[in-house]
Amino acid sequence: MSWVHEHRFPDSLALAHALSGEIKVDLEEAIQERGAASLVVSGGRTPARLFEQLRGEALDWSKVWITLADERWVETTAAASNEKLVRETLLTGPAAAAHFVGLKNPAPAPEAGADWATRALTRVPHPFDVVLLGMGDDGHTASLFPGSLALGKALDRSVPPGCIAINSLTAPHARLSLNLSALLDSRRIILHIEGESKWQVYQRAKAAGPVAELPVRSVLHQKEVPMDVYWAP
Ligand SMILES: O=C1O[C@H](COP(=O)(O)O)[C@@H](O)[C@H](O)[C@H]1O
Repeated sequence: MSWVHEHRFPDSLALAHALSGEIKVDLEEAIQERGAASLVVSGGRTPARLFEQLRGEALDWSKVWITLADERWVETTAAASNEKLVRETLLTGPAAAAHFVGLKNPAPAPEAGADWATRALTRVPHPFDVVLLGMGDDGHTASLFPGSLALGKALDRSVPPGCIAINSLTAPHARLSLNLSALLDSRRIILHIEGESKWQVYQRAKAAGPVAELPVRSVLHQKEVPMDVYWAP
């Protein structure tokens, strides 16, 4: 997998500084070349420190569009909401001027919500300039979970880019996730992982094997979009 560039750091603060600077450069170039930039971010616990660094970068944030790779089907004020994390840790200070398109919406259920979110995503300039993904210890990325009934459809490249309703067999909450076609409708994908156990899962995912077992393989083993992996202990 020589097309995947690995970046290892001594700690998460060093990683946050380096990755924040890297994303800033990509967004800046996009604004210069196309007048606007787009950034897809993930939720969970890992990206908070990075977001706190990124929000202070000197950028014309009013030209940046931000959306989510996935969302839990909970109120956007709930502790589990990825939107809440992004609003509280990224969309403050200078970055508050960015345009944010959340995935959670007023639809009565996730399936209808996925259609709503797919329509909302069309407002975000694409191909996305940067897609920032996380990974769980079970090898899920975005909300593409091993064992999910909707995983086959989510990974099917004949399905147009969009959002899908998906459940995990192990993690709480119904989810919305960008499908693989949407994640790959991008100029660059960055996998941001921290901790020794995730490094071990990543090593397994780098080896050939079923994507359904470790869905992160769907982005690691593709050759359409340049891919970087950022890791700190
Ligand atoms: O549930 C999720 O998990 C992954 C990984 O989260 P982390 O807490 O282990 O960093 C995350 O990338 C995804 O956005 C989130 O919904």
